Amino acid sequence: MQLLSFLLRSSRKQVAIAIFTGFLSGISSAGLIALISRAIGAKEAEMGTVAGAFIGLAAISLVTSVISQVILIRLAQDAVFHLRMRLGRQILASELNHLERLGSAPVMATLTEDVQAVATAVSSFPFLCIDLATIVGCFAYIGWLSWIVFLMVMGLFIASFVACQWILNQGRKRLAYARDDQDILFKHFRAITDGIKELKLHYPRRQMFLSDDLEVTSASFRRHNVDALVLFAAAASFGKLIFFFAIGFVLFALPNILSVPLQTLSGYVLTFTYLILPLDKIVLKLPVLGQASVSLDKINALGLSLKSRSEAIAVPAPTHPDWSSLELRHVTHTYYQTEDSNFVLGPIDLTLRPGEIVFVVGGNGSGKSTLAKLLTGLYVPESGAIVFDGHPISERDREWYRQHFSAVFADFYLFDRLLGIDAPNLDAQAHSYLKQLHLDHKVQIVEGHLSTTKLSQGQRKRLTLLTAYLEDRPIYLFDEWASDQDPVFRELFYQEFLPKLKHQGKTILVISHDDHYFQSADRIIKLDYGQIEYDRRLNA
Ligand SMILES: Nc1ncnc2c1ncn2[C@@H]1O[C@H](COP(=O)(O)OP(=O)(O)OP(=O)(O)O)[C@@H](O)[C@H]1O
Repeated sequence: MQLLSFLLRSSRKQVAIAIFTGFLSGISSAGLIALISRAIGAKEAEMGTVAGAFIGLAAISLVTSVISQVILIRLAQDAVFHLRMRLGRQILASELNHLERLGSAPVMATLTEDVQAVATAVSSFPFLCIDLATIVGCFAYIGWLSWIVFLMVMGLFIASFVACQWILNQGRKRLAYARDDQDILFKHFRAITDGIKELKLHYPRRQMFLSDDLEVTSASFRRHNVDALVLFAAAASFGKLIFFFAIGFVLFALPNILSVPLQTLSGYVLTFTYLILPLDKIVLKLPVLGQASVSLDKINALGLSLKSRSEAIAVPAPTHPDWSSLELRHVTHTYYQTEDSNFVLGPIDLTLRPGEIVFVVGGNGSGKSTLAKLLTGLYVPESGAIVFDGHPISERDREWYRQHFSAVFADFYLFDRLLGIDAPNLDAQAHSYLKQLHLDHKVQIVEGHLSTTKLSQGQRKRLTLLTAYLEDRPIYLFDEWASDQDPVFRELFYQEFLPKLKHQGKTILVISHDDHYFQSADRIIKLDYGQIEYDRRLNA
């Protein structure tokens, strides 16, 4: 049902057409059974008409089945495409703080496993529809032969369906537990890929990780999956048992209760025998459908969670390159963990002006990066306000405000192409910066694509500087940029690049532990336990 409403969201009209044609196909197939049954006892004179009807029904069944399947195949793939895009957009629109709290493992698990589970189920949906329609058609034929038999058989099927539903729900519960294990598994997989060096270097750590983490979660995942599949198999066997009971009942008991002509009896048996195939196919799909339903729950839960902390996204208006002041007024931010370990930054009051180099310094964990995320508009202030050129930044213009910054964070990500940079002669400009950054012998840029990003950490960081230059924004932020540069480049960064940017009228915020270069700053803001210890001007 969930899968159907998921498809209905794509296009109600097309789903209606597909289901209608699908049912037409199924009913035609059932009609073929009725004709075969009729042909068995038909007189020779009737055979021509029966053969004509057979050809007509076969053609209808085939054509409607093809139409239904083509529509549903397209719809199903469209729905999965839109699901992927919607999730991507929702994640990008959600507040950074919220995403950090969710963690990357559950988000990755949903983007990969859940979307794939839905895609698999949705691909089988067209065939499922035809099978269901065939079953409905066969029941209609049974009803046409005798409504008493129809009611008896229906009663039997409804009773077994209710019983099966209980078993299926139990199976679905186990699948949901397995899906929860999968979130933890994804966290372990991240530990394998990101912590491969640490795991390889330390045998006891690796063994402990394998036995205590990966094995325990994998075993739990296996147990829940086995339980679920066994329950699905039990439901399927129970369903088949009822089905065979129905055939037996019609064949052996019915003639004793009602007087049934032999031809009608053979019609029942033929119909039931024909029903085995679609029923079998549906039963085989039950675990896939159960999985998809659990995955859709996860996708919806993630979607709701993302939506609850979604930012207003609109095409940002042109930026203010000639800004004159940026103020933080009593701005605070809290990382909520446990009561004792909550970290509170602020209240912070400070004003930035164009063309100044501001160093933000302080010990580890004093709140420098948090302040940077607040200043750049990545975190929404818990209280207080950011006032840009006298205009308080609200929800509506946060996206616009962010476009004034070019930032290189300590945990930066390097794209392998110059995304979203629309400069004239981009390649030539990029090449000239590559030369200044002493990277022209390592990297080429052709049509905005970097020839490689497989470089040393320091070199990769230099490439982020190239992107920052090309972005040409009014305010720059470098979070411990120079920490992994060699002494020559460190000198170049503080003594040449920063003054050059300042000369262009840029404001530069530098988070730094390099006290050796503090004299390059116009102003130093020192943080201590989330508070400004001092905000001092130099070179005045
Ligand atoms: N995503 C997060 N969730 C919860 N707490 C966090 C998060 N990021 C940082 N913190 C906590 O907030 C405090 C400030 O962290 P922040 O990264 O701003 O410090 P920092 O001054 O930049 O440190 P460093 O010099 O080590 O980079 C720390 O106590 C840290 O544990």
